[in-house]
Amino acid sequence: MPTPETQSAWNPTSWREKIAAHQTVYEDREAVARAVEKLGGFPPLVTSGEIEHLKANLAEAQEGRRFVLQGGDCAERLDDCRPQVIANKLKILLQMSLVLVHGLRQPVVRIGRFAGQYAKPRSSPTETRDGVTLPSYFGDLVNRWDFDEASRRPDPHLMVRGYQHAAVTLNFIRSLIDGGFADLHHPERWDLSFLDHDSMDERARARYQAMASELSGAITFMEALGDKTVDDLTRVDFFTSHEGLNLLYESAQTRTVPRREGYYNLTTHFPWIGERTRDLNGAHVEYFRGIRNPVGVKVGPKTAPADVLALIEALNPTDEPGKLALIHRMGAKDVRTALPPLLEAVHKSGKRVLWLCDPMHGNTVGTASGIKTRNFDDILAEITGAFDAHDEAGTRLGGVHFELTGEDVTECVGGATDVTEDTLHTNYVSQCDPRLNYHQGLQMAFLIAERGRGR
Ligand SMILES: O=C[C@H](O)[C@H](O)COP(=O)(O)O
Ligand SMILES: C=C(OP(=O)(O)O)C(=O)O
Ligand SMILES: [Mn+2]
Repeated sequence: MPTPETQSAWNPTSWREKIAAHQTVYEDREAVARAVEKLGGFPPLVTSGEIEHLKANLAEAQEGRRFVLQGGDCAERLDDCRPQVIANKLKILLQMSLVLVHGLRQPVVRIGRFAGQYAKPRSSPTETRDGVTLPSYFGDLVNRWDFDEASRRPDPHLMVRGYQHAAVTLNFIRSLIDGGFADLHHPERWDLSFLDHDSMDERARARYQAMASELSGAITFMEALGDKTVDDLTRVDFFTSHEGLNLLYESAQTRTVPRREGYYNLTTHFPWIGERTRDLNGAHVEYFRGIRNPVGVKVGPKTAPADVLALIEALNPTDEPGKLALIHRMGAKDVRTALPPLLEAVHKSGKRVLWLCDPMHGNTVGTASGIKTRNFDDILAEITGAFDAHDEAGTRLGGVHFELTGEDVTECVGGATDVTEDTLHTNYVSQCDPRLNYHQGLQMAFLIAERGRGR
């Protein structure tokens, strides 16, 4: 656990004194210094006011008065900084959130995994194809996907390009939201064609259709009454998040702001620490403990209760509401055994945390032909297991965290549109982990809404 002396020595670059896992080794140190200087000089992507607003929303989610939906690509691509791709991603998240609003009867906090989700920790530092070994792909913030030496060489200028693309992405999201993106409020205009798929069970189809038309009717009714609740429930506050992996990038935009205390990471509202970099004595925890943003930490099935308590102490020593989210990602197989001890320990400690479930990262499997995929049923089973574990522990599942896209990709198997191992190759686009496609995302929202109803 950090000692009081190390606690007081924090500054935006004090992480440099610690061991930083999964950091890029660049050849050209001067180019790194130039990139970091450039990043530090840019205007921020988000404001401290928005960050505090999110923190207040997360505090309400912690108390059971909101539900969090966080989602987006595993690895966002610079090439996907295109209007249709961004609009589709926003659309699926907003549609899912409305299904959840309706099913759970509470406001949903929407957080995109985008406008900066460009850096990836990898299991192996290298990749070998046809006897050629090159550095792995570490996300567009670090190197490029193409399998040749020049593309895979880490390029510090990609940090600057990442930031610029994040700015363009966010700018477009802000204008879509300001402009109303009105169709979202009208489920009768959504693409619910997955309901007509042969594999869809007749009774489920009827339930979802009923839910969608109820939702549509409720919104129309409230709109007609000029009811303010409709604004509250459907008003689109939108927040961004990414894994705060590349500490050069994160700390370059970490600043004080006028009339507020402390430092803010102004590249995103809600950065999180990954499962691979949450070492208590490592550079990531050191960096994260000093910023005022709400922060997340992923916790996997091997996490000991004592580690979680120490992370809480390090990252939120004052027990500030809305400050810390623990994002459990246990896997469907382990969630019912690995999660309860953590829930019990934290519950007993009386500390405030927001519990989120990432049902993706514990459920990645390789097919016989070596493709990474995830099964829709495993993803759902992890969420159901998490709801049950929280109910039993007397804690609250405050939200969910997905890797998803608004495109019709074939990366995860299962769901009503029935992607199978044999059809995975049809439109497998992800450069890292497999994402739910549009239909799988929407169907998942209906299922969560049903499970969470009447909690
Ligand atoms: O997104 C999470 C990790 O970066 C990803 O699961 C690692 O994938 P890999 O095992 O293919 O490196
Ligand atoms: C790297 C990720 O997850 P985790 O840290 O949980 O493995 C991720 O969210 O893409
Ligand atoms: Mn991932």
